[in-house]
Amino acid sequence: MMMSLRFPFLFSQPTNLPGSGSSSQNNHRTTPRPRFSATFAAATAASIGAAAAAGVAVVSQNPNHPFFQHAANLLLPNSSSLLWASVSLADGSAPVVEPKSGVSFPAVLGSSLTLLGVGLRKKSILGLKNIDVYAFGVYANGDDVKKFLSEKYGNLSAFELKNSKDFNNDLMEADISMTVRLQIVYSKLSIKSIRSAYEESVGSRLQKFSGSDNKELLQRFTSQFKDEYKLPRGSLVELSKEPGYVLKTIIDGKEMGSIESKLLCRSILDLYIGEDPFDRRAKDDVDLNVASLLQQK
Ligand SMILES: CCCCCCCCCCCC(=O)O
Repeated sequence: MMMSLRFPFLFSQPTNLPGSGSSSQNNHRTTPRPRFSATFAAATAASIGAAAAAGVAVVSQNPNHPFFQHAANLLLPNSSSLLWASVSLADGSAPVVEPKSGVSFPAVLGSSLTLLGVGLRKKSILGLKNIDVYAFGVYANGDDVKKFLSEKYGNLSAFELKNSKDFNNDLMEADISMTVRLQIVYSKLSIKSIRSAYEESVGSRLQKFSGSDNKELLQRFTSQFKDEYKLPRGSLVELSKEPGYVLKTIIDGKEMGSIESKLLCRSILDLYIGEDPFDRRAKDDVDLNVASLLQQK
């Protein structure tokens, strides 16, 4: 069954937009985005949940619209506890721009992966300055999300899901096809630095989930980033979790290798949508959009 691409997804907006948000990349949209108040954001998030549950598209972003007020009062009596800062509607088929880098992500990858959140990977250099390394988009197969999570979570509201400890873990542990697409932003990135950064980031997750360093598995993963490849600004890396917990690495459309490991898949996803993610907004958007998917009947 194909999912409707017209369903409105939610993407966080920056509280402080950078200058133009543009980049030299092709294929991106830099539509100026409004800034929203926390109350509006809460109301918007609540209304999306209600709208999704009712199977209707949200067409207004007016915070004074009675629908928002009503939905907010009904669903979020204590809206200050809502963690999602601010959201806007994304048309189900339009690309979404990561606001700080200006990098654009297609709403759908291949024929079945839906964009659920975008973010930015930063890294501090010698504790002195932060560089923007790459922008990323997190995609999942909507049918898989429903197949694996509907029974347990289908009847919960978005707000209840956000507060459920199991939900995020189950999302990462189930055999759901997911892809993290990275687009390089930093122009002086070497393959060697990618390898050593993944040794640190993926290495810490392998340790966290298995209690051992899994050196051999880590090395199998990082060795796919071979010295001869170049990753100039604009390069695309896809880390794709395929059925049966197979992690496929693709650089600029070329497959580098596949590794079957539930632990590795879990560790990679944890970087982007786990407890301590690279970009909290991206993770929150993914949770929110998965919740919306689950509320679609
Ligand atoms: C001055 C060199 C800076 C190098 C930063 C490399 C960061 C690469 C990050 C790739 C892996 C990861 O996201 O953990």
